[in-house]
Amino acid sequence: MRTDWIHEYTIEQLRLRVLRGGGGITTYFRVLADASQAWIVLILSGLAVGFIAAAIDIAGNWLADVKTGVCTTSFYLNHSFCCWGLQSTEQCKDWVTWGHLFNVGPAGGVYVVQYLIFILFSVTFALSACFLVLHYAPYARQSGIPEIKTVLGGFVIRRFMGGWTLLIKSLGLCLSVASGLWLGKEGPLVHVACSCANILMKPFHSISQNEARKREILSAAAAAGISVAFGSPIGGVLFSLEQVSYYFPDKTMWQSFVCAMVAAVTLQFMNPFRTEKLVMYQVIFTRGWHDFELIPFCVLGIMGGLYGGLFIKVNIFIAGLRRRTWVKSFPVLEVFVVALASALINYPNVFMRVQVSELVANLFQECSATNDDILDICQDGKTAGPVSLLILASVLGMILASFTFGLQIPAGILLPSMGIGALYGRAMGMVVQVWQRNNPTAWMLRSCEPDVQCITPGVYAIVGAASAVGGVTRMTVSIVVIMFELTGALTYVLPIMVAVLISKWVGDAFDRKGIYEAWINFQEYPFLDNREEPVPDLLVSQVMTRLEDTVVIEATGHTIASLDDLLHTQPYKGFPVVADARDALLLGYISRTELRYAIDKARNLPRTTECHFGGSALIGTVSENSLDMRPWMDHTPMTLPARSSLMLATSLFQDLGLRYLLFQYHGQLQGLMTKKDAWFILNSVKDEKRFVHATRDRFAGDVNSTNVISSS
Ligand SMILES: Nc1ncnc2c1ncn2[C@@H]1O[C@H](COP(=O)(O)OP(=O)(O)OP(=O)(O)O)[C@@H](O)[C@H]1O
Repeated sequence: MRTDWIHEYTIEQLRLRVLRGGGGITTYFRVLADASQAWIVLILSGLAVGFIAAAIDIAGNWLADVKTGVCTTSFYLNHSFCCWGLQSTEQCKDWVTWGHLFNVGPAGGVYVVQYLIFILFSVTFALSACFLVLHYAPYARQSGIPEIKTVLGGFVIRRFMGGWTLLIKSLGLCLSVASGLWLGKEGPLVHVACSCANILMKPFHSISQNEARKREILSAAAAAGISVAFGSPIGGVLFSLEQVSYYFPDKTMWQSFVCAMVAAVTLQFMNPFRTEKLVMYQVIFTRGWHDFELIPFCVLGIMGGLYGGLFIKVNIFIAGLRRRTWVKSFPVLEVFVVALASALINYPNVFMRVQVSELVANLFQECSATNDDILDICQDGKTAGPVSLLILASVLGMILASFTFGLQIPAGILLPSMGIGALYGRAMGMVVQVWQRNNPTAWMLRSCEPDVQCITPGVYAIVGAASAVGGVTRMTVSIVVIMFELTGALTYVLPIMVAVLISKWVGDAFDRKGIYEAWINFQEYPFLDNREEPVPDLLVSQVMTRLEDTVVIEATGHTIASLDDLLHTQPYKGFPVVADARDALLLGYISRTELRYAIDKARNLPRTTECHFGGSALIGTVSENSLDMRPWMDHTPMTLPARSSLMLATSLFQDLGLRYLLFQYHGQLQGLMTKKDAWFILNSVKDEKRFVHATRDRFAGDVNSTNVISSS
């Protein structure tokens, strides 16, 4: 089912007009109460998202640390809380690794036990997440952003944002994040946030029953998701605008801002890391950057674009393979194999053993006496080893992430991309640092002061991370702002902007679609992208459902029984109303829902009661006892001449969010077209490289997932 924005907003206008009619103090309070409903939902959603994000952080971190050891004083504490207050140089006696707990003797034995227990926990967590998803809420799988984009684009996916999905997604996220697979919780938090809003708006019928208003709230909730994911409320608003929302009026901007802010404040209040930071990888830099560094930053941008373009191709190729082969029937086995392989590969490499969030946090850090160097990347004179390990980790991370994104577990791609970018970025930073130290007198380095640290590899990690996320998602402004909010330094905005821009250009050279659009395409969701490539040069008359194939309703001559029959025999979402079938003079359009409602409302009348749909031609022909259907009709449906271009029709679908268009010539109906028709036509042209003048029936067999996006 699709949303007709114009129609929904018209209904809303009518509702408001009725509400405001009457005057007096009670009306005033009624209007006030009505207006505050949306804000109540937004604030409650923000609070809920903040709480859930904090709970996922706490539970996920504890589970992740359980892979390596246990806190002997209080088993429910993670490593950092168990060793709270100790300096990095002091030994934490309360935290005992499994190898030492089982007292297996020599160091080699400890390593093997640690390794085996790490694998055991990783695989168990991943399998548990997969089990939850498969058995309780299939929609909780993956990131959910492609589906949210489709929903916000005007389609309905039932049960996608229900209570079970929310619960399973939240529990599954704790487990999948803890499993150490190359995935993140950031994208899925957008789904969590939208589910919260969707559940909280249920008691407010004026919102939940109006598809357009519902989408405004969901757009705002999406901003709250990113706000808590990256500790970046403004980035969240921009993410919603740039990536997920289809319509983003000023009102939604303001609502998103409030929702994102409440969520961030709640998370800050919960303080899940006890560090006053909203997210683990929030950093503060003390140094600036130098002009000559723009060259390596540009190179990082190119690398981000290459990574993004390649990642999308490989990931979609693997997804296609999964769909075409026997693997599709064994999702649990697939998760088992990927989790096992990830754990086996992750443990020996220190950069991969830690959680991706911890990895990113450490790679972003400046080297200083106060910062822990758990990854061993701040040792002077030790560069070749860490740099090779960093590069190896980024390549392996990319391979593992491309297998992981698409598994039947809750999994996002934003953080792994950040991790991969931070890995190659830090490697590049360390190389530039060594070069600068070895050539202090070089002309390019004249802005570096002698004996003062000139290069900050952490900045390269940040620029690398931004470029990788840009390459994968093709977002621009929101990434820059998210990174800016993460580092809190305006100084780095320029390098990040340059890298993100270049990475988008390079990525676009592969394909203009980001990872989410690629998945929408892969899943064949009926999403009409308003940034889509040019529409084929066709006339609507070549592709519309023609008058002779259209089921129309004549203004007179119907009874309640015949209309009921029509609804039972015809599956369409609506019917054009014409004066009479012969000259097809268009009078309006009645949707299936409204027709059903009108008939149900008249159930006390005899079934032989005449129904009329108006028109001046009828004056004098309508009997007194007949049922007037005019109030349920749309008297001014959007129409175009049948000789209009397909491009014009498509842009009306995209820009106005229409569900259907009628085509007429001098007031006579010629045919119709729905938004889904437009999507089918555009996709048939794109995928088959030729236009197939096909009706939807020809494609119906190929399109699996559109069945999921159900018709009501
Ligand atoms: N009254 C009608 N008579 C004949 N064909 C119609 C009529 N209304 C729509 N169609 C055509 O039938 C197909 C289904 O249209 P419908 O209005 O049921 O919804 P839709 O949004 O296109 O898709 P879906 O039913 O899959 O959700 C489209 O190809 C459309 O052009």
